[in-house]
Amino acid sequence: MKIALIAHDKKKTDLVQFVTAYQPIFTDHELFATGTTGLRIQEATGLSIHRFRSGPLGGDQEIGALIAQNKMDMVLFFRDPLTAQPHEPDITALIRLCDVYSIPLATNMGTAEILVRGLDRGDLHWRDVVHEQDNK
Ligand SMILES: O=C(CO)COP(=O)(O)O
Repeated sequence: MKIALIAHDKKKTDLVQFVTAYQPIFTDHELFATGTTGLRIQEATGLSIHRFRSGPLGGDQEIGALIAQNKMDMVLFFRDPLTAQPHEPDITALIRLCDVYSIPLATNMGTAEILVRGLDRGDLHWRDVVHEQDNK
């Protein structure tokens, strides 16, 4: 599965710890991230991650574009709800596209935990079906 990892600055350490804790699961998947988040995770885990631009410079929109092309299967976005972001419209757009395309989205660690455990036990196999239909 293709998984996008994104965290606002005050949540980056949380996401790094989360990915570290679930590294055996993440290793089996294709990882994408916004610029700074991806760098932090790469440095901490050594995982291979395709990094886009930093969020405020368009990274959220790049990930949104993949969602619109049905090329992203899950988004883990550790948002900071207590800090104003200069690119708030991009964030809203990304979340909206997850809803448009029914892409599983976690905006906090509690939900992310459930999604990643579900991923591990095969709850996302329906995404393979979607991809198969896409290829017809
Ligand atoms: O701002 C972000 C998401 O909206 C994250 O971007 P960075 O990973 O580059 O900090």
